[in-house]
Amino acid sequence: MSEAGTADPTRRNRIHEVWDRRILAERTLADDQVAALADLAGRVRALTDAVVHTRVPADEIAAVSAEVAALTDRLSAVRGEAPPIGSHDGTGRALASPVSGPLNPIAPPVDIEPLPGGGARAAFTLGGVYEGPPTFVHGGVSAMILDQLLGVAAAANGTPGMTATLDLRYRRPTPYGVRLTAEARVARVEGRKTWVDASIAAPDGRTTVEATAMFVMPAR
Ligand SMILES: CCCCCCCCCC(=O)SCCNC(=O)CCNC(=O)[C@H](O)C(C)(C)COP(=O)(O)OP(=O)(O)OC[C@H]1O[C@@H](n2cnc3c(N)ncnc32)[C@H](O)[C@@H]1OP(=O)(O)O
Repeated sequence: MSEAGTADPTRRNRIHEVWDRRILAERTLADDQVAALADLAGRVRALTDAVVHTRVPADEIAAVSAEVAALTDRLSAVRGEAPPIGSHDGTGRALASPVSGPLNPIAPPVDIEPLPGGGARAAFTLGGVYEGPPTFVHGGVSAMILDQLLGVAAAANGTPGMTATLDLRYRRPTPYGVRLTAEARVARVEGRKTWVDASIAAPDGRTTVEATAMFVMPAR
């Protein structure tokens, strides 16, 4: 494509529209694929949990490992260039989000509900797969969940953006294997910047982690 060919902004916009449609088409799955992959992702989550907790002998681990390699080959027979995109159920939950994506086996997944007027809440239970200090959730996992929750709240406020800053205050260790709750609320908006506060609470209602993030809507 020549420089002269893209100098015309109308033509450039048309080229981008064609590319956007191609990328979207390549990353969009059929409904039956989404349902089947959600089921598969759940089973892979269970497999991951079994991997970190198993105590079977080494030869049995090796046999399972060979079977998993064969399954990976079968799935890789037809590969997309990137993960699928799109909203799963209208809640802003991206299909392959590493935090809330039902199709992503590394996502817990956390079910995040956007709240009108710039908020979001979530309830979730993390397993031993997410252990950091013994019997407690890894701090980076809490940060990841809060980043997503804060981002959904900013989007629910009509002021989405990229995370520019994320401040965390770890007040108490976060337990796993129990139901945790989290909430986020937009604190203020200035131009392209949105500040959001959030926290995670243990079942006794006590806050374990607090976070504040600033989201910036990119200039471009
Ligand atoms: C429903 C969907 C929900 C989805 C939820 C998703 C949640 C997950 C979100 C993420 O994980 S995002 C990935 C992690 N973040 C990034 O990778 C961001 C990388 N940085 C950038 O892309 C850009 O630096 C950024 C968009 C943040 C800003 O670029 P711009 O070129 O638009 O900003 P610019 O430099 O014009 O600055 C605008 C203002 O913001 C300020 N600013 C920008 N970046 C900042 C920063 N990092 N810290 C503090 N201030 C910052 C900057 O000083 C300035 O302030 P003033 O207007 O007062 O002068």
